[in-house]
Amino acid sequence: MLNTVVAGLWSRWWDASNEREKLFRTVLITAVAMITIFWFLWNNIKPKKAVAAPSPPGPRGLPLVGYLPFLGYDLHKHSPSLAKEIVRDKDTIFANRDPPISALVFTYGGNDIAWSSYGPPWTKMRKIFVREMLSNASLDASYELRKQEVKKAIRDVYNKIGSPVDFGELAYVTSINAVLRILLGGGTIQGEKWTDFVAQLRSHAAEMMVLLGKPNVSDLFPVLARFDLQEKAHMDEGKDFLQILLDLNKHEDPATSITIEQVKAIILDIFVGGTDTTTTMIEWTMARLMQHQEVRQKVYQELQEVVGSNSVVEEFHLPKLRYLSAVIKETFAFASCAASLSALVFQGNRAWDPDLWDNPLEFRPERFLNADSGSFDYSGNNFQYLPFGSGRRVCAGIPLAEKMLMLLQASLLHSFEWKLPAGGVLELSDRYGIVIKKMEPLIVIPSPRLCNLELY
Ligand code: HEM
Repeated sequence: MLNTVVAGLWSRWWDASNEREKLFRTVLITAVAMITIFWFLWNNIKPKKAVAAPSPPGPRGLPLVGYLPFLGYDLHKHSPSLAKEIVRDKDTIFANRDPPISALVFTYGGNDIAWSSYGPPWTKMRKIFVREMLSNASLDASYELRKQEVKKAIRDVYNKIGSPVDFGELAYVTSINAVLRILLGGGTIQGEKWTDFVAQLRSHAAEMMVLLGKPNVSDLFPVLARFDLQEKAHMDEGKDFLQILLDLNKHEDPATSITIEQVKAIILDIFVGGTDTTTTMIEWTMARLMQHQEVRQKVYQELQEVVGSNSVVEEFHLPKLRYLSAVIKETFAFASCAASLSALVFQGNRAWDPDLWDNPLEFRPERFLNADSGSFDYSGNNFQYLPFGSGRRVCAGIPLAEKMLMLLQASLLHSFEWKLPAGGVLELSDRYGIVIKKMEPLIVIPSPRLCNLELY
């Protein structure tokens, strides 16, 4: 189950399909071979210097590539114990970050929460984030704003009844609107300008997630970083959406203790880390529901019992929607969507763990309703189930993520029936990145479910 990204990256890189990558790989292998020979000769010819301090115990690595070729492919078989070692026993070591070049470029040199190393600036930013923005009190206070955005999404869908809807885009626009309203206390740009801005933001964020998960040869071979072989350092040019957000922030109360740098970094984490993950999960969950009609029927049945057809979904309903919550957990367990940045490990596909999961290929939310399923929460204490990471660097946005996931998913299901377009095939392949997205967007057609049209 738990897989090291390093091993995954290595094999993907090795299987490079395009001509440019193949040429690049050949050049690189030749260069590594030449440097290895040079290194060998150098070590045997040059006069010996003073004896260096002994290295920590471990196998001997090769020059430049170190232990990379020996990592093997079966690390995931040790996954829960390996995860425990990384995020619990050696937490303070792995709480540090060694950001890849792309992350450094995107985060102004690793100045955000997710990529900054374990130390006072990270502690301060994380505290501000969790205490000021995501405390129970502020989440309760911002509920009305979230609700309005979800209501707006329902109205938009109602105007598209019978037409194809890109479900991921719908979820993205809604969650970005909700997050921005939470951040800015209600005021947002309206109209076309806003629609354009959100579309740009989505494509930048998606690109960023792919780049963050992509192997950069300079990360594997730091000596090559100065040549910027994959030109990542230039990809940030012309990106000005953060500037727009900072302009919006100018009118905020200056009494806050958050500096402009911190505001910038935190906003980036929320936009890129928060909305993309949430949206991706909502889209995957809906895709699974489209795949399993019997599960979908059970969700509708629960919504009918808990919410009924004369009301809209409210946050107080959410703890009672246990089956829907189990569906989301099962979707996470089936294939987790987000990587943990601690040593770049992530919980991959459950099919890799036949020993840990009973019938891993079966989509069965009921497994999260059993008496012994209590430990499968999002806190990261059960090393078999880490969709939000674990330890000190566990996702800082869990309370908001949980609310948004449930509220939006429940509302869109409660208000509409969804079906695939005529002749449409449900595509479930994924696209690699630090967030594992659907390769093809999920296109579905809504029809109204509620009799009381005033609820739309
Ligand atoms: C479905 C939704 C989400 C998933 C699956 C998810 C998953 C993750 C994961 C796996 C990590 C890395 C943990 C590690 O390195 O061990 C993380 C970190 C983080 N997430 Fe989330 N996340 C989600 C939503 C959110 C939201 C809504 C926010 C903000 C409002 C957020 C903010 C953060 C931040 C700031 C970090 C960095 C924490 C640190 O390094 O101290 N996430 N998330």
